[in-house]
Amino acid sequence: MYEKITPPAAGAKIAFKNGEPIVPDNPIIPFIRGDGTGIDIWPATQKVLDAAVAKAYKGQRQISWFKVYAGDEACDLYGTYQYLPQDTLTAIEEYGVAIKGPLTTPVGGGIRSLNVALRQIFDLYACVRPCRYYAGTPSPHKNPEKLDVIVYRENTEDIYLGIEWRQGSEIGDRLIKILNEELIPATPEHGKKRIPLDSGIGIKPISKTGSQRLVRRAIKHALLLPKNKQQVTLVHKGNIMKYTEGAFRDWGYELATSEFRQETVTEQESWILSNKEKNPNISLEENARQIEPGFDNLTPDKKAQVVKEVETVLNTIWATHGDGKWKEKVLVNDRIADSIFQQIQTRPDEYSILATMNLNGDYLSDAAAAIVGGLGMGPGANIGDSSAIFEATHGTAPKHAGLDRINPGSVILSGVMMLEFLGWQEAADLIKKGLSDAIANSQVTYDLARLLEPPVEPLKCSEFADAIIQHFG
Ligand SMILES: NC(=O)C1=CN([C@@H]2O[C@H](COP(=O)(O)OP(=O)(O)OC[C@H]3O[C@@H](n4cnc5c(N)ncnc54)[C@H](OP(=O)(O)O)[C@@H]3O)[C@@H](O)[C@H]2O)C=CC1
Ligand SMILES: O=C(O)CCC(=O)C(=O)O
Ligand SMILES: [Mg+2]
Repeated sequence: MYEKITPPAAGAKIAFKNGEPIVPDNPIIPFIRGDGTGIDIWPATQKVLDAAVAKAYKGQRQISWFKVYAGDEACDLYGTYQYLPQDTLTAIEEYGVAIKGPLTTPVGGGIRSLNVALRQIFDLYACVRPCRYYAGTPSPHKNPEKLDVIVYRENTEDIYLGIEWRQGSEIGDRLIKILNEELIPATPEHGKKRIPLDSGIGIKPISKTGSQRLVRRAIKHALLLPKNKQQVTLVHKGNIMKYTEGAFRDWGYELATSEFRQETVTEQESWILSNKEKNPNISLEENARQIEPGFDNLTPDKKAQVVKEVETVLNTIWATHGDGKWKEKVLVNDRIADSIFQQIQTRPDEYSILATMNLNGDYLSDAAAAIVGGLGMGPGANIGDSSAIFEATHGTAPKHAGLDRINPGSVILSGVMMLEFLGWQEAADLIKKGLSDAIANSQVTYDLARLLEPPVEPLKCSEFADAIIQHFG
């Protein structure tokens, strides 16, 4: 079955039923060490995970690690250009849950991203990246503890589908010609716009199915959070990209108000309900005026439409959501992407789950990680209905590779997410405690040490792992 690797003799497979993992006490878990700093981070992570599982379950549970290959290490073993061997895909398919270090992607030409390929091959459509603050972590932000968000990033489509043509390529030029001469002129709203002839071309598909399955998972997650964090914000640039990013927003609201009608309230609905609660005799028109800026300047048709929306909301959900009941529901709102970047800095505590398309989520998860201490503190999970791969938000940080200095925190915390996904909460909690206490004790790697005042002598990557284990208690 495998060409160059052998699964561990002991251990059993994790199965999936209705999207949930069924976990034996000795699961076999494939891991990819990763390129660049993967060489430092992975051994540190494995040591911490094993120590936590051993302490929490005293031999009743343990992970059987299965080393699989991708990136540079795979080429060394399998040969030139064998960046993602079939063995690796077979192992992840068979064992369901895997964890990985970062993998290099060249800019401009060369191979396409192996990280993205894994997400697409296994249809890991939700990239879940929590950004929360651990006490004592130095941050460029004044109140980093106020940020506690989870970026829920659509992980399979958008420009990451990689459908693009180089400037000057035969197909690219043909496409531009067809667009300029046939398709754009046939769409009156485009007027005299034309694509410059020396353009590269990329395609940005955003599907209803892809958007809604991501938002569905985000809402289900929100329902498990404490009441004050039960909120999903749809992040988009729909003012500019109306039929892709704007559609993502509309499909998100559509899903929330159909599949989760009893559990959710949209921000606009909350305003309408609250207007009526404050003034039970408020007219539909006055209610519409209060929720729609510039209502009085709208055309009669548009005014009638807003009034109709108010009427529909009151008719359909007043009984179930009115009289303050909406405050117990998951709040679904939306924010334009550029605005959310400043909102997470200026009003961090007003946000919880940020549901995004692929590119926006990529940017936003690095930015949010920076607020709570940097990329060394940014874990993540790629989740599908029949498999999951855990990995940090950051990349291979090549300038730090092999120096035993990089912060392993984000891959260790990705391991914590994996343990929680397996239902091994006791082991996950030990690591969170160990990491919190090490940081609070100023036992940190270079990235955090340089921000601390007064500065402290940094720990090595491997020493930080040891410090976490010592602080298990
Ligand atoms: N999922 C994946 O595997 C990903 C892979 N990549 C790939 O990684 C390669 C390098 O990308 P690059 O743009 O340099 O981005 P990286 O995320 O690899 O690194 C950028 C900077 O972030 C900081 N950083 C990264 N990781 C850590 C960490 N563990 N602890 C502390 N600080 C950290 C370092 O900053 P400083 O030097 O200031 O301390 C580093 O120089 C590219 O090929 C890219 O495609 C990128 C993202 C994700
Ligand atoms: O695959 C890559 O090289 C980059 C991916 C990335 O930036 C991410 O997933 O956040
Ligand atoms: Mg990224």
